[in-house]
Amino acid sequence: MNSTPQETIQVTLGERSYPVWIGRGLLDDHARWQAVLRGRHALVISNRTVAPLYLERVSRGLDGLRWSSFLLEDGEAHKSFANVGLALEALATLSATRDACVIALGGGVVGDLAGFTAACWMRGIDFIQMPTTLLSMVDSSVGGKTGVNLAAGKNLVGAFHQPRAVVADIGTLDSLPAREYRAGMAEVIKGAAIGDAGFFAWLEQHADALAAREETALVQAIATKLRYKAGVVARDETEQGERALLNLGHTFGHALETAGQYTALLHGEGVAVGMLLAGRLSERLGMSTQADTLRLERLLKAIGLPVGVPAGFDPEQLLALMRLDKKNTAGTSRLILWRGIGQAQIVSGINEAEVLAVLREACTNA
Ligand SMILES: NC(=O)c1ccc[n+]([C@@H]2O[C@H](COP(=O)([O-])OP(=O)(O)OC[C@H]3O[C@@H](n4cnc5c(N)ncnc54)[C@H](O)[C@@H]3O)[C@@H](O)[C@H]2O)c1
Ligand SMILES: O=C(O)C(=O)C[C@@H](O)[C@H](O)[C@H](O)COP(=O)(O)O
Ligand SMILES: [Zn+2]
Repeated sequence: MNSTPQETIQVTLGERSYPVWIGRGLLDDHARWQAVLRGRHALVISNRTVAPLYLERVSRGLDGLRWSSFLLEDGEAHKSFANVGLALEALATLSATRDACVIALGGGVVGDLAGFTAACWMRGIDFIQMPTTLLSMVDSSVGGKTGVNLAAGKNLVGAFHQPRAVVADIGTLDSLPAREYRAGMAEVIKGAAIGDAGFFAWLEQHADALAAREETALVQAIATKLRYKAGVVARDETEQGERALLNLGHTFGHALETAGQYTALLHGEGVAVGMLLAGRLSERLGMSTQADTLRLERLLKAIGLPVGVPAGFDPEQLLALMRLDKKNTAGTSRLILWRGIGQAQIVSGINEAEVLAVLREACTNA
């Protein structure tokens, strides 16, 4: 009989180093994650979809603590400043002291907001990530980027605040809708597309197994992506340089998500389409070949991800949203492009007309 594979990945950041545990049943492995809790208070932040499924299992590990839960409505639109205020009020109601812990139980929306709440309370308390989507397991729970959206754009407010541990119970993926699972695969493919051509080829070979959620392949994909991300984060925690590469597809993708009012495209879907647009722009600028873009498109399609901008998007509006990207400075716009599979690159000072041309073509073909 095949046993479920387990993996531990260490994020190495000096005294802020932490483990990422990946395996089935980890929510119930209380002894493992209780060891991280230092104080007597805990606030579990989750949402109205995830809490009924998994909160009770987590709460059994909180016996003896003063704890409560704060539940968001479901959806990206609720990753808001207003909800951070309410979560902080929940900590106040709990009389949470500086050694309190926030537990983020859910996908990336919950994790980003909960992490930012933890960063704000008393100028920073512990938090544990318990990701329950594929996307949050392979990306958002690791690396310490926390924050919320404004009407003007995605993730415009936030802080770098690392979790104390990441508990990725892959059993929670059993209840994850297929579309959300596919969206998570976009961030796996992104890691390979940025910096690991061998992993990209492995993903091509295992696309069917991954689309079918075959567990051994899945754990290998999660762990490989996370090892890559952990390495980048360890070298450049606050995105002074190399870490910006992890934004491949995101300048286009965030603009698509925002313009679509967070309903047209999921984050991972925006990243999938955004990576292809970045590939096309790279081609236009003579940096890469069409063969590479087509290889990326084939892999995204094999997983069932969208590869085109949906109908109804306005290229000029997308360009305006892209100008507010956090990678830009007063004088320079920066985008992540590539020289081919596994060779992403930070590129500054791109002529806007070239970006607009790519957007116009994509919106015309919608
Ligand atoms: N901080 C980072 O480094 C980072 C990285 C990538 C993405 N993000 C952010 O993460 C967010 C996207 O995360 P996401 O894709 O997890 O979206 P999400 O948090 O909205 O979750 C997706 C959907 O799945 C539901 N869900 C979650 N777990 C479930 C489960 N086990 N069973 C059934 N349903 C479940 C949620 O309720 C939601 O409806 C975006 O806000 C994005 O900006 C952050
Ligand atoms: O960890 C990072 O660094 C990333 O860029 C990961 C991205 O997948 C993620 O979507 C992140 O939230 C984007 O951050 P932002 O700085 O572009 O808001
Ligand atoms: Zn992302």
